[in-house]
Formats: sequence, structure tokens, C-alpha cells
Amino acid sequence: MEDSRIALPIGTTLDRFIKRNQDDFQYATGELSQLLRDIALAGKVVNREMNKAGLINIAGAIGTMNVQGEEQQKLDVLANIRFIRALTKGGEVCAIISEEDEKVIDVDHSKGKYVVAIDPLDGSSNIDVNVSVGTIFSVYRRISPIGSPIQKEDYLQKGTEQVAAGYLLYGSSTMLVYTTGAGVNGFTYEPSLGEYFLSHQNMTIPKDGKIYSINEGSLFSFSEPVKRYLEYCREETYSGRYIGSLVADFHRNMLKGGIYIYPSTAKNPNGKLRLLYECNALAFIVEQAGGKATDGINRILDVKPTSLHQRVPFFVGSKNMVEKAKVFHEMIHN
Ligand SMILES: O=P(O)(O)OC[C@H]1O[C@](O)(COP(=O)(O)O)[C@@H](O)[C@@H]1O
Ligand SMILES: [Mg+2]
Ligand SMILES: [Mg+2]
Repeated sequence: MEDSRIALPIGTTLDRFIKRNQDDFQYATGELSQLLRDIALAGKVVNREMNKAGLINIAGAIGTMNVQGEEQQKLDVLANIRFIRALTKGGEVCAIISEEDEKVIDVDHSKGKYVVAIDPLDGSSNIDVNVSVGTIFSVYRRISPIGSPIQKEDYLQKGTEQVAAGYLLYGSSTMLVYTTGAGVNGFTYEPSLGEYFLSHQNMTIPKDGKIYSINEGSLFSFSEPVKRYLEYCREETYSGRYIGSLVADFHRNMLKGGIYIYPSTAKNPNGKLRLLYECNALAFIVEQAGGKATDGINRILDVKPTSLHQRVPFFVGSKNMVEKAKVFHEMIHN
């Protein structure tokens, strides 16, 4: 097996990288490689639509609500269509869980070996104001026999069972960052060539950081440990940085060191973020990069999902910072 940690030459495309590293996949048969290519391709299409959003009237709300009672943006719907089309036509997937669909999408008669959970467009309230948004995905192996109907055990798997996870960030550049459990690598999209190039090899998150990212608007309803931890961050004169797009906040903290928190609030007693298609993927990536992800105390990847759109409090980022936040939870009883 070729060691993916050897510095690869400038100009390594995603496709070439996937080929070179196929042996890193625990179940290396080529299908997972193809699935990653399918996602990358849909990402290019969404990126193109995103860049034109202000011009061709696809920014803005569509007038419908998704399953979570959130107003859908036109691009939420468009991105969902693009990714689902790519995944169903690609043939590697038997079921899809999407933020935008109430029920699991059972890809009829699929021989696909994988289940994908996806947030097609994350941070969609930022589209109208031209601020970075993203896509988040998790990949699991199918448990039920091929040809049989999809079972709960296929799509309600713990985060520890992910075989791949990643995100696309549509920012000042578009990037694809993913892991298959052998480190984290980031690729920057070059639109005129239509290629992703390896730009961030073997990404690691600094063990410590000086950035904390949280929407403090609901401060009064935060638990005592969270309030005390935030006081601590201010005493340490950390910088508060909050974009309101989870992917963008997460990516900045990955590169610079920091913690992102979405805790329980009065409005969202279990936090706002969704375990299956937001938290698990980022938890897998951050751990692969040397960081941590918890619900304040427990490891996110160990949470056993009980429903598709389940929410969970989320503390993710630099190892020492997430551990420090946990100390406040253990010290103080709610
Ligand atoms: O406005 P709030 O409550 O701070 O929520 C922001 C969070 O909600 C989200 O927008 C949820 O994602 P969606 O856009 O996919 O619904 C996260 O990206 C973000 O971190
Ligand atoms: Mg989201
Ligand atoms: Mg979304």
C-alpha cells in the first residue's frame, strides 16, 4: 500500500489522489471511490449554481418548509435534487438520508452497498447575503443483504461506523475536505479547469486555539456549564467568531484552532444541529485531524441514533478546548 502521508506533487487531482489511496479504504473495491467522485461531481454543479444565484434568481426562500419546520431556500431544494440525482444515478448507494426529506430515500432495487446521510446545503440562510455555505456528508456500509428492503439498522448507525465523511465549502474558493479514516485531505476546486486539486494534505487541527464560535443570542437559556465556559473564553481573551454556517465555522477552526459550540437552548433543548447529517461527519473528520467532538460530555461518534432528524448538542474543535468545556460540565451540576 502506498503511504498517502508522503507529500504528493503539486497538481495532484482528486481523481488521481483517490486512485492512489484506494487501498486505504477498509473495504477497497472501487465503489466507495466512485461514490466520492459522484459527490465531488454534484458539488461542482451546485458550486456553479451557487455562483450564479444572485443573477438568475435562485437565491431566496421558496415559500415551503422542510421537515424541521425551517423555511426552505431555493438553493436548498436545488442542491438536494443535484446530490440525490448524483447518488441515485451513481449506483453505489441503496439509501439516502437528507435534511430536506422527511423519510429515508430507499433507492429502489439498488445493489448499492452504501448509505449516505447528507445536508445538501448547510448555512442556507447565508446565501442571500453572499456568505460561505457548504454541504456535509457521511457514508456508511449497508448492513442488510443486497436486494432486500432497507432496514433501520442500515440508516440508524452510530458515527463510529462511518467509512467516509466530508464536506464541501463554497467560500472564497470551493473546497472538498474528506476522510476515509486514514487522515483528512482537502482539495481546492479550480473552476476554469473543472478539477479539484490537493491543496491541504494530511490536515491536522491545532491542539489548542483562541477562537470560540457560538451564537450567544440565546445565552440566557444556556446551561450553567456552558455559561461558565464562555466566561472562561472571555477571561482568556479568545476571539469570538461566528459565521452561522456550520461548515464555514468548522473549517476556519480546523485551520486556525478553535471550538464551535451549539448547545441546548430553550428553543432547541437538544441543540439545533442534526446528528446524522451534520455532527457525525464533522466529528469523524475532526477526530481524524486530532481534535474532538462531544455533546458537552460524551463522544458524538458513540451516540446511538434513534431517529433520522435527531438533534444533539455539539462541541467540536481543538482537543484541549473541547476537553476544557467538558471539565466545566463535570464540575458544575445543571
Ligand atoms: O442561526 P443559528 O441558530 O446560529 O444557527 C446556525 C446553524 O444552523 C445551521 O444553519 C443549520 O444548517 P442548515 O442551513 O443546513 O439548516 C448551521 O449551518 C449553523 O451553524
Ligand atoms: Mg446544516
Ligand atoms: Mg441544510
